[in-house]
Amino acid sequence: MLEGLTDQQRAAVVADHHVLLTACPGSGKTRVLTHKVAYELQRLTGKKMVVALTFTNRASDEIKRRLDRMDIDATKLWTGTIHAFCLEWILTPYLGYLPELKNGFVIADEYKTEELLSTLRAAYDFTWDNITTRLKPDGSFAEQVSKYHHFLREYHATLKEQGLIDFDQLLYYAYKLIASYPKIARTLNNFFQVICVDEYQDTQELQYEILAKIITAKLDNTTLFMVGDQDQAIYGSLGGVARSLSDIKASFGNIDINEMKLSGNYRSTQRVIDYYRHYQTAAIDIRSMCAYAGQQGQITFNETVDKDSLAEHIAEIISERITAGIAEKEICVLAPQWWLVIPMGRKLKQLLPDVNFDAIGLSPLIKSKENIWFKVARLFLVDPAPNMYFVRTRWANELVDSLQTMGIDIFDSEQRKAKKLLRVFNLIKSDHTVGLKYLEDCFIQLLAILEIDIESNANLKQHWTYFFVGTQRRLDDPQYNYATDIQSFRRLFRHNQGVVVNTCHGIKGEEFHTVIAFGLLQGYIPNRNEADQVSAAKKLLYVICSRAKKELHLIAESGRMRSRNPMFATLQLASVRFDYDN
Ligand SMILES: Nc1ncnc2c1ncn2[C@@H]1O[C@H](COP(=O)(O)OP(=O)(O)OP(=O)(O)O)[C@@H](O)[C@H]1O
Repeated sequence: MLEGLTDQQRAAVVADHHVLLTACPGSGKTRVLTHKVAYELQRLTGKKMVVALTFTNRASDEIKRRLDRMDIDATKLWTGTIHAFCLEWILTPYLGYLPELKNGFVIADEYKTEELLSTLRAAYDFTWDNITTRLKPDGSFAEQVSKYHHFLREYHATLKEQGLIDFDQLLYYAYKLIASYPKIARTLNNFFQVICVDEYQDTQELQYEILAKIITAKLDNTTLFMVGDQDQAIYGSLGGVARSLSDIKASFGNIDINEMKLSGNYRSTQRVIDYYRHYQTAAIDIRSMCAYAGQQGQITFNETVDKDSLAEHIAEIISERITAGIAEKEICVLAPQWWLVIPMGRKLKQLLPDVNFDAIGLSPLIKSKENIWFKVARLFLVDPAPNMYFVRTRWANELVDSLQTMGIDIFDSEQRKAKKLLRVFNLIKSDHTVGLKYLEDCFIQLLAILEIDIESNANLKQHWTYFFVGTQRRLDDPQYNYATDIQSFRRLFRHNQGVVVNTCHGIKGEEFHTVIAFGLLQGYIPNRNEADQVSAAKKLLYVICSRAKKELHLIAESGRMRSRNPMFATLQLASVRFDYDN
């Protein structure tokens, strides 16, 4: 299992103390983290488990896929985002202790919170104001400008009225529980052999506090393994705090944490590295160790393409790269803001109908992966093909666990529940051709076979309403123009296939042969909320450019306006002197 790792990487994997592993992009931090998980899984004894906290759901899916490929039994692994962790391990099991939530709740996904916030913003005339919805450990607003507090109180009241909580409240309630009831932290500490944290530099204050409670509940029991890179801290505007080693030690009750390093880059050509080093905030030399280190590749910078012909321009680059033999999933189109990305994904799909896309916003299904009906839907929408066997088994296991946390124990106490459940899924058929009708029909059949009475489980019913009402609302929204047929629904779930179209935050930690980044404009990068504008711009450009293995196409399109003024390339990008290929 330790094969294919460098000495430095191997030392980190086998370390049996708390570790903070910091290193440059492409140096193998995620690879080390995956091997660490595999290594610890094989050493587990008793009922202990391994936890791997990732920044995105995509990243945790990738860890699971890599373990599948390494043929590692991952049943004792829990991996997901910190929000999902708090939900599953703290909020759901200890809900009874919180009078605010004990009657059940549904997590509002990003679409829903965005919808609520934009309606309220309009009512308050705050449409363009940057207001944070984060909460501090004591439950007060992290937002420092007091004129926004009334707005935030109304936002919380609206969520409450609809039986919802947002991601910030989820963290806060989890913290409140773990801080008020020490036995929760002790129980989790007993359960977990090691907690691995990817991208530690973007961890929020509340997240550090929650982890600290678990790690310090009983010393020398649960090991902390954090990996990241301070230069890639891009969540400042959303509360991420890239703490130094001494600050991290202090947050964890001054436990001993060893700092370990990796050197070399196994992802990019030296030319790509030399380019993105312009955006480093600490001058660290990075050497490419790839077999293709010396290749020229392509690095372009375009400031002239107009926003109205931008999609055609990007479609052309994609077609050329595919014709040159680059796999679709090795091409990534990204931008700093999700509202730039969603219409781009749609336009590219129209312009290149034969190309597969893995783009955010192409799916009308509610975005909350925590919604139990989302978990059911994906099992109905992905065919039981042999290459999907591991993935579907994992999904079925997750579903069994989620049902259990809702108090529903299927197939009594029998073993191999996931396998039995998959057999039930494979039996169910529907003739409906409209996607949402098809799902509803299948869900009803599933409930009948499993003998689950949805009317007697308020939480299950709440999730159902949220799933169908939310999805229908999006299907009805003319600005999206979603296809409603079942075949289109199925296409949305073709996992991990096609050209990726996403935000820079959504693909953190990933890598692609070709990266095409647009919207690199002053005003979008850096985000207005960032305290240190120069460093925030550099870090975002650093993250974007370091995703590329060989090709980088940077675009600061013309024709976009802000406050009636034309927008121009981000200053830190415009000021770089480089021998571009255009
Ligand atoms: N020892 C190694 N030998 C060969 N390839 C390696 C080695 N270590 C890492 N790689 C490869 O280098 C690439 C980058 O690794 P990885 O994604 O783990 O880097 P990272 O440090 O997490 O990067 P980032 O900070 O940008 O997320 C991957 O394709 C990985 O498989």
